[in-house]
Amino acid sequence: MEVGIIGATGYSGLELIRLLKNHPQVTNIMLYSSSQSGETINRLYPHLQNEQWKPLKEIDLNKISAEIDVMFLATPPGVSAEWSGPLLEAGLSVIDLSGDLRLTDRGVYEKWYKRPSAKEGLIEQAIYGLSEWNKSTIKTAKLIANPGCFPTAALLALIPLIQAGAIERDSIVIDAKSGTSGAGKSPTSMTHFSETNENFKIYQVASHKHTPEIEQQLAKWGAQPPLSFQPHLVPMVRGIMATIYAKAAKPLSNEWLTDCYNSAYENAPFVRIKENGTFPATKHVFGSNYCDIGFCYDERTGRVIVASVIDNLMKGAAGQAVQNFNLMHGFDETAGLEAVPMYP
Ligand SMILES: NC(=O)C1=CN([C@@H]2O[C@H](COP(=O)(O)OP(=O)(O)OC[C@H]3O[C@@H](n4cnc5c(N)ncnc54)[C@H](OP(=O)(O)O)[C@@H]3O)[C@@H](O)[C@H]2O)C=CC1
Ligand SMILES: CC(=O)N[C@@H](CCC(=O)OP(=O)(O)O)C(=O)O
Repeated sequence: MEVGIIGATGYSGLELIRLLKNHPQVTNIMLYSSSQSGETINRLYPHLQNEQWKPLKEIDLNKISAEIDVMFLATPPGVSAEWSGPLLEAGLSVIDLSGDLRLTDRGVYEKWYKRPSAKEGLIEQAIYGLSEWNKSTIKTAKLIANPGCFPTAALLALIPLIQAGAIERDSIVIDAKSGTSGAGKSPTSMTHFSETNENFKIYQVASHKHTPEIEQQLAKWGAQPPLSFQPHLVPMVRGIMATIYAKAAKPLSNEWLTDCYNSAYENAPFVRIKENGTFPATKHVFGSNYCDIGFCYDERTGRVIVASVIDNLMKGAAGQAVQNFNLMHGFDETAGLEAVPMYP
């Protein structure tokens, strides 16, 4: 299968290159750039030095449709709103890593992203690509809205509890931390070394765009918005931890929680449930497509505490995009994603 990446020179695009290069069913990868066509990716990024790459191509719809079958869009907000429609009309499947097509209500998108939403009709065609929970619709999809990094960590932890009626549906607090690669390759006053090293910051207080995405998805399982979602920036490059607190709807136990999570994810190759009251750390999933989940019922407060970790560039972006690519095309769900985490 021949695939393309728009945004190949960004952090998620580079991660897609790393994964698709080793994918058994991918025969050709075309790289497109809006700003550096003619350059070669291995000159821009020396870690790819030994690979043979054709020059980055300009984004020309007439040529693209003859070159590839599937396009990954690893681009900032606004790009897939513009390009997904024409790419679909040209007969390609599209996997969009941005947030452009995740929110079904255009007004909600415009409020939280502070920019015009994609055209009516396009969003309706997009399937939300949370691989573990939307498998049957992903399998027949032509257009995937790949979930955000924080929503992936939060939803995988929360859906089993909500589905089982285990928590008060209006009591959810998601306290999340991310490494700096979540902000992409362009340095800013928020992310540059002097600002992040030996520092720990709260940001976008009560206003992060992933809040409505998490609320929209959890509402499908019966949760009641609003919920509290709060991100923080920590001095590491990769990784997300979402620590989640919710009031139990009935007396629970750690054994009950273990059964609940194990049965929800018994057929999920990338979700690993922690045992015996142990908890995950971001290094347990570094460079891999795993989401590790640990939990505890705090009898004293009647709250459930869940910790969910992912690598933001993998399960939070490129890894889940490849998992969805596999599901869409009937490939083994783990194809190209078998690497175990790097440690330490
Ligand atoms: N980083 C992360 O952990 C995650 C990111 N995402 C989402 O994935 C998308 C990409 O993120 P990330 O890789 O971090 O971003 P980066 O900023 O690292 O890279 C984005 C790339 O998009 C390309 N681009 C910029 N403007 C345009 C344009 N107008 N038209 C076409 N291409 C353009 C650029 O490549 P060029 O100049 O060569 O065209 C650039 O390299 C974003 O929407 C992000 O929110 C989702 C989950 C996690
Ligand atoms: C550390 C950091 O800045 N992380 C980014 C991650 C969000 C992201 O990648 O957003 P979409 O996938 O929804 O576009 C942020 O908080 O905005």
